[in-house]
Amino acid sequence: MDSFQVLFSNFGIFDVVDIILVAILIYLFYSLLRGTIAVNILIGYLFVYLFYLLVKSLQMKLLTAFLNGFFQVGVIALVIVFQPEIRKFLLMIGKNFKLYRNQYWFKFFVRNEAQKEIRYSKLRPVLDACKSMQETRTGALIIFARSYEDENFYKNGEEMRAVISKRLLETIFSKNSPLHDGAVIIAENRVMAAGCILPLAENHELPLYMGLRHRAAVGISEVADVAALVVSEETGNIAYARQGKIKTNLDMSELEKNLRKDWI
Ligand SMILES: Nc1ncnc2c1ncn2[C@@H]1O[C@H](COP(=O)(O)OP(=O)(O)OP(=O)(O)O)[C@@H](O)[C@H]1O
Repeated sequence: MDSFQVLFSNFGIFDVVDIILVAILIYLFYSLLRGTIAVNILIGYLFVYLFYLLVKSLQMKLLTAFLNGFFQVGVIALVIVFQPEIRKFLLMIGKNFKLYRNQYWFKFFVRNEAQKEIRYSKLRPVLDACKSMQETRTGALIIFARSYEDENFYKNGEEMRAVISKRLLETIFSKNSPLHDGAVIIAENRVMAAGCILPLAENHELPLYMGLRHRAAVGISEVADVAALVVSEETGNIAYARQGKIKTNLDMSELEKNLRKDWI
């Protein structure tokens, strides 16, 4: 009982906060890894760590030194292996920061209202193009990014830097166009590129009916701070992916609402 009291005599409110924060961090990281192959790597790593603790407690010096070296390099290896998850994790923190964006003081200090007006004017032709492609069952995948230069995930298509227009988008995605396969990237108020091949989603919980176009939309939204819009060639339905989550069957006003919230 005495040792119990000694142990908890220095235990203060900050220790409680400390434990809660670590628990939240572990939970958030776990929810990012859940359902991905990275979980297997983490479990393997934990087993090796338990083995390390065992040989250390048995005072097996050579093996302890060997495993110690492995863990020192292992931290760097883990950062490399979990690079996409760490990126997603930081994006998630950024997303929560985004909650403050609608508050008056944030807009006053951080957001440029003039830029917002320009972006809003660029949204109209995209929405009109989506409506028309929905009617004609033309498959489309459009990515809305804040910046084109900072990302490498989609810089593999045909660079265009063209003014956004309904007819341009319809032309790109029309079946006879050489650029209709892949995604269009809209950034910096321009159609920056077309025919881009995107990373596919790692999320195994996506319904089976979702093909590659939808998986590419979810995939890019998992790894980059973008919104992805899909017009289904099969059904004409509109889907919208953001931060690894996809909303399906949106009507035009819901699509506009989402884009205004995330992109403008
Ligand atoms: N990695 C990728 N990046 C960008 N676009 C892709 C990628 N993979 C496939 N696509 C696009 O998706 C098209 C194939 O779509 P698929 O039919 O598999 O998807 P879907 O999700 O079922 O969509 P739809 O409802 O339109 O058929 C390809 O022709 C290509 O344009």
